[in-house]
Amino acid sequence: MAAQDAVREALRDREVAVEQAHLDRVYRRLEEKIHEAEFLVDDAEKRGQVGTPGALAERDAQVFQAGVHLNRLNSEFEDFLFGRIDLLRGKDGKRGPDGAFTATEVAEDAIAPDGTAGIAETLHIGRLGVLDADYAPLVIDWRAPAAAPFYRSTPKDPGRVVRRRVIRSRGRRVLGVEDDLMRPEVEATLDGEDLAVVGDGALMAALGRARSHSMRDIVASIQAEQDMVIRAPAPGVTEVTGGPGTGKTAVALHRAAYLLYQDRRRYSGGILVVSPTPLLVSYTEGVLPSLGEEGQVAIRAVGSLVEGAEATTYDEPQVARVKGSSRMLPVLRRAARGALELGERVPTSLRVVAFGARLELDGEELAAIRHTALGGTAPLNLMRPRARRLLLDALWEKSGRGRHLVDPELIAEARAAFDEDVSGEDAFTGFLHRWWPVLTPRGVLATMAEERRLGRWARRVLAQREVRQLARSLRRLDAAGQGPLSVHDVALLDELRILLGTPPEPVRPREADPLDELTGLEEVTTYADRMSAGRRTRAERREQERAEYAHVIVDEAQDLTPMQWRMVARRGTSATWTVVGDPAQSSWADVDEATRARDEALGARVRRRFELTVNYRNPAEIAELASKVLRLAMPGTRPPSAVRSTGLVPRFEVAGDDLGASVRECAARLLDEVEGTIGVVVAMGRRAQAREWLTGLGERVVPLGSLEAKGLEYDATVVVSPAEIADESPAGLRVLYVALTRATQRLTVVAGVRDEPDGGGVPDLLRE
Ligand SMILES: Nc1ncnc2c1ncn2[C@@H]1O[C@H](COP(=O)(O)OP(=O)(O)OP(=O)(O)O)[C@@H](O)[C@H]1O
Repeated sequence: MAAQDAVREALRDREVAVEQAHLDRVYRRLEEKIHEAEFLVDDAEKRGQVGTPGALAERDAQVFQAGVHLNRLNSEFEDFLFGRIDLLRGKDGKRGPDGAFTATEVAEDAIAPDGTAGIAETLHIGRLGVLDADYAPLVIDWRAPAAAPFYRSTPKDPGRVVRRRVIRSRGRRVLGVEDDLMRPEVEATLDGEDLAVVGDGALMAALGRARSHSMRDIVASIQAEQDMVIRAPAPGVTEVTGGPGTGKTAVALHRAAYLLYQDRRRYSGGILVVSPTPLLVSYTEGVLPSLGEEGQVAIRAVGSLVEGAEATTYDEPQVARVKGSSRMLPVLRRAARGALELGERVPTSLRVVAFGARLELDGEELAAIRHTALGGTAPLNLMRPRARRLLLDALWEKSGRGRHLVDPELIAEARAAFDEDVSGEDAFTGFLHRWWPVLTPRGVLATMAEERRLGRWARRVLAQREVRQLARSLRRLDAAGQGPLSVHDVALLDELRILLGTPPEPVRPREADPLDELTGLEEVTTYADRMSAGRRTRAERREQERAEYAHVIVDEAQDLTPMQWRMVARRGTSATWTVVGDPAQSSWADVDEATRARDEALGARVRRRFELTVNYRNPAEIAELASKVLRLAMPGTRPPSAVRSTGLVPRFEVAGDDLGASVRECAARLLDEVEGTIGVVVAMGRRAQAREWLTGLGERVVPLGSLEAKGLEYDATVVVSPAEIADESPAGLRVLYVALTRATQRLTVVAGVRDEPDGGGVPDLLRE
């Protein structure tokens, strides 16, 4: 046995040395490229901005490329090079732009009748493509077509791949290699030697690692079914479903990086990733920079999609259900119009002096004018000029000045002078300001906090009880609508923004940029801009100003309410879409209503559907427990199959009189049992309490409300009182399913009184 181990170790060391030699070559080449880039940047600085615009633009484009390269190369990638495939000879001898052979099928005579074959091509896969001085590929970018077999090849359908190798490195040092043999039946040789096979597969090694507070990229171990989604063609809608832990979020983010690689020009229009919570945003934010992509992808929580509105609170389930429903549409429409007539300061008559004569419009006349002005579909703030015009018409009529004139030119002149005279008067402008005020979304939302008024606006749409709850929830806001917003308020604000319209702002002149014409890339400005520290803030500002994106990715799409679908749809009216989700994890009660809203948002775009079927997060023991809840929550739904098992069955604890103490004890114990993070999931109503229970346990322990746990994962989780979580909302069982599927290693369930635990502490809901 020992001798066998020694042989294996020697083989491993030899193969690590082989990869180290390659990595050294890659770094030597990168250094050369860095020197070239530095030289270009230096040279450009010395020469300053002299030359014709055309020459400047050309030089700028070169320096830009060099600068981008430099930045990316200098940012230390932990595993710049992570993969390798050894391939049989293909059907034809054609090479693609990355220098690799393009054939996917094996040449008929590549394998000799006795089963032996020579490796015809070896490709190394990494985060960026690198060519050697003779344009031969040293590293293939993971997104390039030539890299696809690294992800797609399986023993069942190997293509040209004989051996797939994952290379683990840190900085410039290769630490290890893990091989998968795709064609075990072929006796392959490389440079006359047998092809070595090392380790027991890279995926398991990746899955077993401890979790931190941020997600890692999966670029070295993307699986074939995931790769199909990542590289799916862009047009229309790519819809992905899959159970917990199947990699939907990971795949969505890698797809963003792939789309940028594949068509940077198009997607420089921006990619928006909509995420359910700020926690999930910060958990996933690091993935794209680790793939060398940032700046063009905005990851936003659904409660932060409207500029200047950052949701900090959650509504109670029954209020959330009202606010998210499309029944809010007529209510908001009426509220927007109704808000025009609110307040003690709305004048009931208009008195002005025109050319020395006193003119007056009384309440009735004003009401009629308002009625006419409102007879259109334009946003309210944009109807203001029309209302002003109608007021002037009425005053002109009253003044009688046009009556004894016949010549149309004279009438027009007199009218223009009249309008100028009246509208210059403080009495008129002051009146207009109060009678047709510029409304803000927040201001209108705040007016809905008054129950009687809201009741009027919501007549025949909302029940009295719903009106009461909705009005009460909006009392967090002051009269101007300032105050803490809930996640669901934000979609209402966005709807009001459209109903009210933004009064036109003066147009800001845009900076002249010769490169815009040359490359069509908006982010490329002048050399000085690009290399200056101000570049990032400019990019950020531009991104904030962006109202529309070229591609929209919706994560946890099952949770979007109808009102949220409308809000997201506005940001991608001409975008292509990727929508990922799992109906079984939906925390939204009215599934049919949400489906209709989603169909409306996605419109007639072509849809491409994919399903992910393997759970990479939960060990089989945890997945099995969770599937009991799945059966209750969504009978008939097949859970994804867990890819590994740890032998650690979930633990059940019955809380004593002091629930907090029991939970704290469980969390403390887990601190010794796992290396990484511990999530403690409680019902939303217990969030504040949970924070107190866990104070002092350190950063590795995170208290979470059940809705906040969406999309996240921890080495270990404590799920506190399943019954409380399930009873908290109409979608409670699905929310519980989410809570039970967050752990990568260990799960402890703490049962409270409501859980009716059996002798083994197993809550009623989790028994067969
Ligand atoms: N091919 C892979 N190689 C290594 N790890 C993977 C792979 N696919 C997924 N994972 C890991 O599995 C975990 C779950 O992935 P992810 O969060 O993307 O799943 P999800 O489908 O979005 O889950 P949920 O629906 O529960 O939010 C993550 O830790 C991810 O890194």
